[in-house]
Amino acid sequence: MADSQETYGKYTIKRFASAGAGDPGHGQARDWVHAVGFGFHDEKRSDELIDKILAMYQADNRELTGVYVNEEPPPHALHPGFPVATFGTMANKLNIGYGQELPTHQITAVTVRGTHRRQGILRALMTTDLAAAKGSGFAMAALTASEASIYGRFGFGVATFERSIKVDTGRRFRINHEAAGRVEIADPKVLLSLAPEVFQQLHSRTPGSIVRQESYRHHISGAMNRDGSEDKAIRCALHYGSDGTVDGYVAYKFLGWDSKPYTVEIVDLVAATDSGYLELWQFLGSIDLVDQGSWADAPVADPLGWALDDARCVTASDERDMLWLRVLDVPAALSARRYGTDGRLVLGVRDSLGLAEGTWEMMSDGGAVTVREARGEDANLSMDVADLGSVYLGAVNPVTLASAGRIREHTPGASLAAQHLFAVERPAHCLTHF
Ligand SMILES: CC(=O)SCCNC(=O)CCNC(=O)[C@H](O)C(C)(C)COP(=O)(O)OP(=O)(O)OC[C@H]1O[C@@H](n2cnc3c(N)ncnc32)[C@H](O)[C@@H]1OP(=O)(O)O
Repeated sequence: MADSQETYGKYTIKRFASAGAGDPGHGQARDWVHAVGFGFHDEKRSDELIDKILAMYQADNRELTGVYVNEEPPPHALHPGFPVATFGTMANKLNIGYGQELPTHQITAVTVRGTHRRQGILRALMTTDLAAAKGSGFAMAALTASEASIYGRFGFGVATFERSIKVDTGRRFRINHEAAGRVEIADPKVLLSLAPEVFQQLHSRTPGSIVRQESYRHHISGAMNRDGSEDKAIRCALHYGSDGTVDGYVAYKFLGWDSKPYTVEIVDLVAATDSGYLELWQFLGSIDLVDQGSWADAPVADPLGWALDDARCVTASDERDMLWLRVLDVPAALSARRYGTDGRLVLGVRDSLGLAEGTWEMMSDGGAVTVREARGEDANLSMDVADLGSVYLGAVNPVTLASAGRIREHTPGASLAAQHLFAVERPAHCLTHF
């Protein structure tokens, strides 16, 4: 990636790669990370921690965009090398169902300093970036949102959900499952090398999953807390399949003797098999002196409740949007997918940014998929590109979006046909926050 810069009104927008200590551009990259922390109300980080973050960004191959004021700031204000806005990108593979993966342009670390907000900086960054991503061959962009009201206008739609659960692991907790493998405690540091391998196994079978960025293995292994220190509270259990290979793990923390009921909080739970998932929960339910497990990243379609004698051991709350998708190239995105059934649909797609606008015919026939522009033909369904992102992984029902007045059905039954087509083989779930 070559560094670039352009002028936007009274600002200069610069794009550059992460840079380590001693590399050219290190000061610029360090100020960028400070600015992101400022935007998300983090405590000021030490230079040592910033350098660790930059090293992880290098491993992710991130592109950093900073927006800088051209005029000299007033006395005592932050120096002009400190960006007033940040925008980060990287690329990873998204599982789009039936074993298919789509290289996806991920957008992260979006901040605009309060004193420069609502002057169109985000709009300028986003529109330029999405067009460039399409130009580089990406059919899909993705993000996770701090607020649900920001990104629909740029064509992003909610494609997966998550929820928080509390699980009563006391006397009522009994999972109807005969263990096929085994669970053993390990030093959490083994996750530094094991976690990406095990995650890859889960990723391969989970629609909606995005390959994780470098920071994950450091955080979940306890090697590096958000403040850079070692997290000594983390524990780890590994799941071994019947052939002895590690195919799951749980990283967890005991919340202390002041937490009532006594609780272990799941930091990360990754299981590449159905039985491994239930056996890791059997393990969590067997921890002595603990009455409850909590997990903030639980799937909405969770087999746990169905495997329990008493499904009311699980209390779910805060169901929320997780992965937002933005289709950049309709024929490329639709033809990359495999569909739940054979069929033909003509979709009219509106896109205020013009990237995906058009009428498109998609046809799935015995596993072969064809997509073509159908200019001038009548659409069976018309929708905004954000709604196409929502239905793409089968987690949002087009019938529901039609009821909400978002999708218009021109052929009776077309939204139900779309639901059957877009269905995937397992409920979509994304365990990667970025
Ligand atoms: C992917 C991620 O990183 S998610 C994290 C997003 N970042 C944050 O939440 C950090 C705190 N907030 C901020 O830094 C800023 O307020 C941002 C990034 C949300 C917005 O930046 P701004 O430069 O002020 O946005 P900009 O002026 O370009 O506005 C773009 C559009 O979004 C709208 N908008 C901006 N922020 C919000 C919001 N919080 N809620 C609803 N609409 C919003 C504007 O009204 C505008 O609409 P329009 O262009 O259709 O008229």
